[in-house]
Amino acid sequence: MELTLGSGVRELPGIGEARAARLEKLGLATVEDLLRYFPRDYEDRRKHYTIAAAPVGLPVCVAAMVAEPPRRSYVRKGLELTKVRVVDAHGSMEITFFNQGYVKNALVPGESYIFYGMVEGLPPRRRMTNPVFEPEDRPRFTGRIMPIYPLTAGISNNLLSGLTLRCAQDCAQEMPEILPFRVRQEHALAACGYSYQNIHFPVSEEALDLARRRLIFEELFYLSCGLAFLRSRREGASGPAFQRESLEPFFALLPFALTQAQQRAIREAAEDCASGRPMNRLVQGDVGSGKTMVAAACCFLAWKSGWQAALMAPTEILAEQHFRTLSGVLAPAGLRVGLLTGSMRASEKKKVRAALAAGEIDLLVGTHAILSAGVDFARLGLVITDEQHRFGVGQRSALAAKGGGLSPHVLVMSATPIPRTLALIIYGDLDVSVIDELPPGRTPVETFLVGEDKRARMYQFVRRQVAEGRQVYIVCPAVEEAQPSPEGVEPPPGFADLKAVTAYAKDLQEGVFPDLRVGFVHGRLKPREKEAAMAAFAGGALDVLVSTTVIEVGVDVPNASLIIVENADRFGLSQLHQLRGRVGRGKHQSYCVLITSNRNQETRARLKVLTQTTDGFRISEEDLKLRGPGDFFGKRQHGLPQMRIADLAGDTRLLKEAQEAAQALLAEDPTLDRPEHQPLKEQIRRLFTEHADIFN
Ligand SMILES: Nc1ncnc2c1ncn2[C@@H]1O[C@H](COP(=O)(O)OP(=O)(O)OP(=O)(O)O)[C@@H](O)[C@H]1O
Repeated sequence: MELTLGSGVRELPGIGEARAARLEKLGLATVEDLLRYFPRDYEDRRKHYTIAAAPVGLPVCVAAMVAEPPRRSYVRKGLELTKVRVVDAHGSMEITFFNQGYVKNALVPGESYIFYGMVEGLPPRRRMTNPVFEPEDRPRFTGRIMPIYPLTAGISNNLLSGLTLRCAQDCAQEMPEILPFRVRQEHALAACGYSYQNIHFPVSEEALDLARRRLIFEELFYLSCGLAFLRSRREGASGPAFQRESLEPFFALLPFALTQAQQRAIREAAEDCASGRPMNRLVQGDVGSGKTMVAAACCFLAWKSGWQAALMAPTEILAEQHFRTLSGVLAPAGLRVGLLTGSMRASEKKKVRAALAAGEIDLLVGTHAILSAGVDFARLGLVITDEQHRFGVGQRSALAAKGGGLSPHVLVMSATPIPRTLALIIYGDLDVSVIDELPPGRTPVETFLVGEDKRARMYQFVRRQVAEGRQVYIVCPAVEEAQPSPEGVEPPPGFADLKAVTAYAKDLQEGVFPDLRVGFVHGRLKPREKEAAMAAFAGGALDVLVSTTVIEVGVDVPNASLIIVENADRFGLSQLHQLRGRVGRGKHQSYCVLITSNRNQETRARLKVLTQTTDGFRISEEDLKLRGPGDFFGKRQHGLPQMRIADLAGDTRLLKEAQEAAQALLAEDPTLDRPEHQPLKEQIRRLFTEHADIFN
């Protein structure tokens, strides 16, 4: 049957219902999906040797004839061997297959095959184990550069390569060429069909390079064009124009002098707010760098110009904390600060809402529910949020409705410091301010990586800190002892050892620290219980707080001087850095102990980075190198299209080139309305699905 790009995978040979369902799991429903499913790596299977000449220890292809019927033997339950002797003009070789019984019938004596594998032993005792093989006269998977795909259970690389080979042969040339001819020419990019052919089955290394370059460029080019549209649309919108106020009265409210970096970020935001266009700015700073004060300054400016401000925190705990901090700083100037959280009594909420609508609250702090229906602002001019809750375009119009038609200024606070170049892309439609300086007088947190053998000493250390009047966090990765794993999913090794918060807190209180005050908090507690525990800790009524990562972002208890992270290997570096940032926020020397029983060299090397630096930007760069940017932001990447082949952190040169190309093209055809640019415009619309009105 003739295949087209739209053909379903069921039309491919060997694909029944079961396999189709598995392919579906990889997002592969059609021929086009398969062509867009890129290999994660390649294996060079081009080198052919005779049995005698094959080098030892390198994977190579050897053409040989099966000399005798394969012999199958059962060694024990679960272990079965199939052995076969093969020969060529120069020698012979014994091949062993483990648990591949089908081989006995697949290899026919007297027939020649190509075996791809590692040759061991010297002539005349040459051996090979578990090679890939296929008939010599019909080679498909040997004698070429083979793609290696990301797989799922029940889908082998051979199966998938068989499918992509067929699709590439039949349909690669049909892939639509969307890149404008001029762009391809100016940037020396390979044609579309050629690239899809060679990304799967490259005829040479050079061909693979050309294909990769084009496909990566293409992806980054669409991204750049889309971002440019988002930006230009914002530049056309109007926002509340704040007056250009002196900030001196604000500075006078503070018990400390702001750092240069804080002042710079405030100036940048103030400039945006006075511009008449809606601000959309990201403030990123390392843990403890004092981002909250930038938020406070903006609220002050809004108030001075007669606008209301709203600050949304990711959790109730943080909302309460911000409420305390911000009213502490701003109330003395006359600003009326209100708090609205889900766990407040209905009557209290009603009062706050009424005051807000009457314009009697200048700054409302709460969780993101404060922007829900039923909460009406008299004159909303500024919204401060965190990166997880930043707004999509749709929500922006809801915001504008609350702002009386004008799009309020938006300030986004990020707790994850990432390299600026990357931030500009990932948060593409935001301007970025970086706070790259810590308030003076902070001593870096001393960090240790220890094994289980140091547990007793670590507990002694906890006692010493508490004896000195300090407080201690102990962070564990999971809530319940051993959760039943979801169907068919293997629990990760050592799962049962994961320190579970509730049980662990109880053990600590009863067995280890009967004389200390131990509390716990985790995400499954009721908000009221969570707050009670946090408030007890913040108020000094607890010595030790056992917790999950609910304390990760933003919690500020300056008296805490030690944080212990159990099963530290389960956390990403940036996350550990965030956790560590919960201590070292006051004047006391602080410590972070990462404990793990994992002896894997790589894991330990990764964790070691934390003992060597306290620079969040450096740590996030390491994290990026190790885990790629996808992990950072979850799968969503804030509504930006998912990258299939480009690596935002690694392909920076091509990214720059693609950005320049996008700028040049948009300078000529700013709305992409020329007929030859229609496919491009369509493509951008498809990729930026979450920004439905990208071209409005
Ligand atoms: N310029 C400054 N001088 C001295 N202390 C400061 C300064 N700016 C902020 N602080 C204090 O430093 C602590 C951390 O500030 P803040 O909570 O704003 O940090 P943050 O950047 O939000 O960090 P995190 O992301 O870790 O929550 C607070 O106790 C705050 O009062």
